[in-house]
Amino acid sequence: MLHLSSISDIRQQTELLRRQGKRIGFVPTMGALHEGHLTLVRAARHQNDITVCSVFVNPAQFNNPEDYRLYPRILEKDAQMLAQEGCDILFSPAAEEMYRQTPRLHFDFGELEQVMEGAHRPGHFNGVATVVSKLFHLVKPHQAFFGQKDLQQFAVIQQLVLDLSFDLELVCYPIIREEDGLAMSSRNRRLAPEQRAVAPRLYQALQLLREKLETLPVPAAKQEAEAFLQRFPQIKLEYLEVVHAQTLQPLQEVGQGAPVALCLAAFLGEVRLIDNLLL
Ligand SMILES: Nc1ncnc2c1ncn2[C@@H]1O[C@H](COP(=O)(O)OP(=O)(O)OP(=O)(O)O)[C@@H](O)[C@H]1O
Ligand SMILES: CC(C)(CO)[C@@H](O)C(=O)[O-]
Ligand code: BAL
Repeated sequence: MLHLSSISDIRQQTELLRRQGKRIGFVPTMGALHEGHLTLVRAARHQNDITVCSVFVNPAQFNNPEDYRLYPRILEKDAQMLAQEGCDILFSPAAEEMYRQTPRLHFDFGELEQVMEGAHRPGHFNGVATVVSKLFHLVKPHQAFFGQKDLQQFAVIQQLVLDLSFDLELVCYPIIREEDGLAMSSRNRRLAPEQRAVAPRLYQALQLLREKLETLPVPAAKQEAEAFLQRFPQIKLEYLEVVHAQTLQPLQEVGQGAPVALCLAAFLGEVRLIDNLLL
């Protein structure tokens, strides 16, 4: 596996590969890789000639400096795992390389970014759109792979690709979970044992909400799921929403043919986790 960290090197490599007619599959990540990421890498490999994975903890998308400082960074282990999976190129630039000056781009994703992650993490999607645009320019992928765990991020990136006419296909993969149901996430590494023990309750709350929506109106079903989570004092729910799975706007009722997503964000101590369930 080729391990590159400079913009000029990745640009040169992908230009060469494109000239050779190779299809490039790309998996952007922030590292501390787990089975969720590796599933995306396998899918990229399966459908392309060359697989590129980036590992970059993007300062521009963190609204909380402590979250950025404490984000797990285990690049050598990541590189080993990627090599084992048959990834061809790892791109892991330093922040100073990616941002030779403070980024000044301003994106407007309208109502898509006014709810959930966008509402609770000011500037987050601007930072995501900035780095993903830069990465797409550098890697020049035919296909780019993302996880459903970041459902709103995927919707924002779909909008970005349309708005900037990126010539690539976006692929969204289902959420990979631990055996007890907890959605895999790099931030799970930061959970203390007692927080890890209670973390599967988040997915259970989404499952309960799904069940309650079969018989109750949205507000009453949400109340039941919120009451369930209140039984666990380590969990501080930030939001629990029933939304349209594409527009991400809150739904007052379900069962009208619209695709539905149940989404939540919660703190366990200082660690903020998200999860969702598509109906
Ligand atoms: N459990 C999972 N199943 C499927 N895809 C996932 C999963 N976790 C992350 N991904 C996807 O992997 C890509 C890289 O995500 P990222 O590196 O932020 O990992 P992460 O585990 O989501 O970390 P965190 O949520 O702690 O930031 C994203 O497209 C994300 O949606
Ligand atoms: C897409 C991404 C790699 C951009 O930094 C990040 O938001 C992520 O890991 O989901
Ligand atoms: N996986 C989403 C990246 C973030 O939380 O910043």
